[in-house]
Amino acid sequence: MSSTSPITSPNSPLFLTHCKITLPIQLSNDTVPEKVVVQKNSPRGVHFRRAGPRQRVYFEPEDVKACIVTCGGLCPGLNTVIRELVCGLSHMYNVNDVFGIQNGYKGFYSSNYLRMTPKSVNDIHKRGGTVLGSSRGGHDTHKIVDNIQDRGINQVYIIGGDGTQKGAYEIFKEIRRRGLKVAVAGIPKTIDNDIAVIDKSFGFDTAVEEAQRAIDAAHVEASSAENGIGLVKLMGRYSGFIAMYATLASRDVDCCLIPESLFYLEGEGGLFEYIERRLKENNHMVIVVAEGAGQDLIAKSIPVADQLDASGNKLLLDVGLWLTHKIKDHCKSKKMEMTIKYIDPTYMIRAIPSNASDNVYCTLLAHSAIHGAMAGYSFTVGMVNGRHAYIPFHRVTSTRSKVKITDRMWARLLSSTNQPSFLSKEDIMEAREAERLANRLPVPAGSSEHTKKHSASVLSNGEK
Ligand SMILES: Nc1ncnc2c1ncn2[C@@H]1O[C@H](COP(=O)(O)OP(=O)(O)OP(=O)(O)O)[C@@H](O)[C@H]1O
Ligand SMILES: O=P(O)(O)OC[C@H]1O[C@](O)(CO)[C@@H](O)[C@@H]1O
Ligand SMILES: [Mg+2]
Repeated sequence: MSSTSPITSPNSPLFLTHCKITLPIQLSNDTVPEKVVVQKNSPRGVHFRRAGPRQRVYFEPEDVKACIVTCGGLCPGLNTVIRELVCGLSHMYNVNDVFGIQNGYKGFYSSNYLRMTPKSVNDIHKRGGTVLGSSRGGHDTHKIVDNIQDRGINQVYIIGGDGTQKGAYEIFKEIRRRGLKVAVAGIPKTIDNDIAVIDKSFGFDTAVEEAQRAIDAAHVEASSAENGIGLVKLMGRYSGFIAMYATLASRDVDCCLIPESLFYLEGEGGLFEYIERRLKENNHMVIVVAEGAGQDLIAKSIPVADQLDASGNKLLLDVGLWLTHKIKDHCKSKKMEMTIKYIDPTYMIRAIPSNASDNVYCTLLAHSAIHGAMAGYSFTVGMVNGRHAYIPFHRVTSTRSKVKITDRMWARLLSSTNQPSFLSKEDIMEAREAERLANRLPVPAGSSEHTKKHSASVLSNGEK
């Protein structure tokens, strides 16, 4: 355990002189609120510890033995985070014992650890994928912690999505149970952007940008044909953030379908009716569909048993292909001439290197993770309302972030595409009520629930 004395000056923040670099100290009682928009008189809500260098550093640099692992699907920016962890540990804290775990969690107990130096990672941020390799499945908490213990590792940096963070939490609990002095730092990664609490996961911006190329191609194909339809499938297993943001960014999209918003094909207000109208008005249209959308509809028309991947995630049926056939069949039945081009850029949008803004984000996340681990904390790091924070594992693993179809972002999308909402008034009320209950918000004044409650309390007061 060590502490370093700060150099202070009256008009500047505290500074800490670790090793080679002078770092402004983060005051340990600074917090970041989970919610910045709150209702009058509502509770103060959850606050997280603000990330940054600490005045007291728990580990002596020469005692640190760190390791880095990447798990789950690929995402732009993985190599940037790896690079900045290795370089940041060395340049900021003079830590030089850093190892890479190969091919995800199973690499802790089934592969050799790779020694990593600033020189060996110098150029990796220019490449997509992960130089360490990744995998699904293979999380064996006991075997992993046995290996951490046997090899004397005392800082574990774990980069991955919601499943990976659950795994990190299990490792942390086992480490705590054994009383080991090991810091576990989770760095959330997933282009689906479905990790709870944090503003955005790294690689998301890059993925949305790359998706534009597929949408542009779909638009060119569609607008160059008579009654042309361009259909683009984007990633998003449970959450349609990529599809929503790619649609909003493009402005060429006429309809965006996501898992959170159930849709239907036939009848009034259905997708087919909208397609017919749009083709009549504009002679072409572009549809963006998130891979997790419409799975209930496909299951009804193609009954197949659920299949799971090695991590237990449900394998999805190809909504893009299914929708292409359904639209073709419908137009044929209506004797409508049309051309449909289906573009599936799924792996192209996640296999590329991160763009400039994601590169900066990855660097800052890696630095925040290093400062927290050096201070002896275990956490998931992330940006919360624009500030980096150390978030307890259970906060990010207990729920998943989803597009709120009653919120203003989805309303903006609907107004931008002019597509049907596929929702009745009752559906909207139900979704709002579910959201209110989930967030334990008061019944809004003027709502029928509020009026009912209010008159009930007036009545009971009157009876007294
Ligand atoms: N509940 C859990 N407990 C322990 N380990 C888990 C759990 N869920 C998943 N894991 C492990 O985490 C790793 C990654 O999980 P998964 O394949 O679900 O990807 P992910 O981290 O969610 O990333 P993404 O969904 O963005 O691709 C796997 O090795 C898996 O075994
Ligand atoms: O084919 P893989 O590698 O299992 O990854 C596919 C999944 O990974 C993700 O990108 C992230 O969870 C999903 O959108 C997608 O369903
Ligand atoms: Mg996941």
